[in-house]
Amino acid sequence: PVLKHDIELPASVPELLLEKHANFLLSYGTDKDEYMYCMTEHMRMSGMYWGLTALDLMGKLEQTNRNEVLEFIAQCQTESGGIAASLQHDPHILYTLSAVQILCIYNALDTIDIEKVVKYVKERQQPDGSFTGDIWGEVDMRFSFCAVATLSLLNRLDVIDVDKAVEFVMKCMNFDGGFGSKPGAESHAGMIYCSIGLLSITGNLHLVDADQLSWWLCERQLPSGGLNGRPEKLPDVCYSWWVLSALTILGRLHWVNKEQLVKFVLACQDTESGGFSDRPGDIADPFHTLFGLTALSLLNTDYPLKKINPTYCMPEYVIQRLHLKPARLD
Ligand SMILES: COc1ccc(S(=O)(=O)N2Cc3cc(C#N)ccc3N(Cc3cncn3C)C[C@H]2Cc2ccccc2)cc1
Ligand SMILES: [Zn+2]
Repeated sequence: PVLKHDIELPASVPELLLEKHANFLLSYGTDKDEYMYCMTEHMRMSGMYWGLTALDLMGKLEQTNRNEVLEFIAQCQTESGGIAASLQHDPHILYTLSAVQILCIYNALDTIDIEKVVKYVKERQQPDGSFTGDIWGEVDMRFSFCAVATLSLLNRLDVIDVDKAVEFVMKCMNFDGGFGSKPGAESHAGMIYCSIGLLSITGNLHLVDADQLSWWLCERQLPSGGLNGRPEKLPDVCYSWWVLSALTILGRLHWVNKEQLVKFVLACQDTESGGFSDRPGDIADPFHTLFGLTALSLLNTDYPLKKINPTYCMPEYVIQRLHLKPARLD
């Protein structure tokens, strides 16, 4: 049988339904006994980061309950200094980054004990330069990005061995120019974003072959206009982020077909509930809603969206307010 690796786009796609997306995010998971509220508890801090960043891009941050969010984050910081996804959960570097990102967007870093966060992240680094996600010891190159992004947002990169961190990331580079989660692991667009993001923050973009890597990234675009994360996979709107942000940092965003990709992204909107799903016709969620909007922001469409910073996946004005200048190739 012929394997289907792409989808058919509908003949016409809706315009950007900004108000519907804002309402979708503002009401998502508010009903405490609603199914999604319970199912997403294990990643609540990240879910809040996805929703708040998307709302800020749409200029709706003032419609959120800032004090309630800050109170929740303060309560999620644990004795270790690390921050958990939800109350009574264990701390993890993924949610520590999400919490710090939210606090930077709200300009409220004094909500938590910064010194203890810095100590928690520093303790994650291993002798080979890699990072564990929490005290249970799982190593993944995603956690290297989380550690470096978190510490750079706090202006405390001095506490880790940056050269060893970069050394580990480069061990994850494959012959196809891509990056995997560990040395020898298959190239994946999400891991390429994490490695290029870390190299952008630490000023080491000269270590990658920008042309070969950008070529692999552009190969992700399918006839439907959508992008997938690996060869032979279906397109998915969240890969728009992993691929476009890396291409932007590498200075080769113009290598993708912008018109076709914009059409694919608009087709992923749920015209009933609001929000974006991974592919046309699936259920919308905050994760894909953020990445649908960041794609339109990176692609310089005429829609009224704030600029997204490709390295931190945070609004550009926030990165400028922190006086951060992540490197990118021109
Ligand atoms: C299908 O139900 C799920 C499955 C997994 C997860 S997860 O492990 O927490 N996570 C985050 C995530 C959040 C949402 C939302 N809201 C939806 C999906 C999704 N995926 C799964 C996914 C995305 N594209 C296709 N797939 C199958 C990525 C995953 C891993 C990830 C975490 C952090 C940052 C980047 C990636 C959550 C829900
Ligand atoms: Zn996805």
